[in-house]
Amino acid sequence: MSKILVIDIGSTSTKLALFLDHDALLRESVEHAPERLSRLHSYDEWLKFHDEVVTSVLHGWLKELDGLSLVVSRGGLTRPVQGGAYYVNDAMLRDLRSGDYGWHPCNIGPCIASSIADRYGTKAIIYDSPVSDELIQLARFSGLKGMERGAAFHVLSQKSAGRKAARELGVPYEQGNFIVAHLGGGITIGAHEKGRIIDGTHGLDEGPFTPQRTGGLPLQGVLKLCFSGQLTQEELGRRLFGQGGVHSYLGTHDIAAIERRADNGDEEALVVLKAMGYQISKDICSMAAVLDGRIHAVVLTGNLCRARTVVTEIRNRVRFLGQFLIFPGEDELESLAHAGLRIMSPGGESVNIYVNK
Ligand SMILES: Nc1ncnc2c1ncn2[C@@H]1O[C@H](COP(=O)(O)OP(=O)(O)OP(=O)(O)O)[C@@H](O)[C@H]1O
Ligand SMILES: CCCC(=O)O
Repeated sequence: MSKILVIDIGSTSTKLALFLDHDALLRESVEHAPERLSRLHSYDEWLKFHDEVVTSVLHGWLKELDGLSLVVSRGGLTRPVQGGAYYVNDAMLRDLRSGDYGWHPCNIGPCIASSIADRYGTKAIIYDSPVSDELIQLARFSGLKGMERGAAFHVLSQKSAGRKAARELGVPYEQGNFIVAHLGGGITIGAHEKGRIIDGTHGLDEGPFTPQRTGGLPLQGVLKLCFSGQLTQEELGRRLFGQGGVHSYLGTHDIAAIERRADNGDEEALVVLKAMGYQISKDICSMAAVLDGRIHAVVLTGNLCRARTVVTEIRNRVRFLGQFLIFPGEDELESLAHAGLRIMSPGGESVNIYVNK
């Protein structure tokens, strides 16, 4: 029997589970208060914060962790890689810590996974990294020579939702075309063609505004902000990626609370939620062009799918595209655990070695 610990550090939460083969024996999801996250600055501060969260959860699981076989973490922002499994090694940890390929709280997960694996005398891996790059050539053009577009998506969540939609429609995922939007603290929207994400909105650089991030912005405004002399690069990064989007308009990324405000007649709260749905809809429609209009379904997933106002706005605007499926929440923990199982099975999936550029 395989005992696999799974770690998924997202932008607003830390999720953990201990799997015995296919089944989750223990599971915990810890939501983080926006005010707490806004006090974290350096990689080490983020690491200390998440390490304490993970340690306190695992403290209650000590007996069950005995005989741990493998630790599987969601990957972080490294150089582009292929899909599938990679060992967490020093080269990967160096790139995640440096932030050379971008900063996201998921950069912390592999580091914590690696130290737990060391403690239990086993290995740590990541699977289907957010920077798994399957983009087609045309998708790589940004419009400025020397600045190439890249992949940074909720790959695990999007592919798992794409597979669920395919099952529901009776189409093999590897033969279908789907537009999949992961709606969470971050939002990414991918064009899935025959099992590959051939284009999509980059989680940090582009796309709709999210509970915490600005998404794409008017360029002239950004230029002015950069050279205003009022903000350091770190402060600007924080404003765009941690305190942007809904947070910048309403001072919080707690969307359930904002929906309650909207339900109680707060017009400002309502219009911000609708505007987020409006922007998501525009990017969903742009992926229809990527797929030449040949789509089996538009699929929504992630915890933000529980926001009725946002989902209604999207449904009304994109339903002309055809089938519209919603899978609230995400299956990232299951996807990681099942990948670990495939790797541990005799003659199973192989694990790649990450190397620096
Ligand atoms: N019941 C709910 N109603 C409305 N919104 C909700 C609900 N539950 C969670 N959310 C919102 O969903 C978002 C978090 O989604 P999710 O847990 O999928 O993201 P995450 O894993 O923290 O971040 P990411 O995966 O983007 O890095 C938050 O903005 C939260 O306010
Ligand atoms: C970087 C991919 C994940 C996210 O956008 O949150």
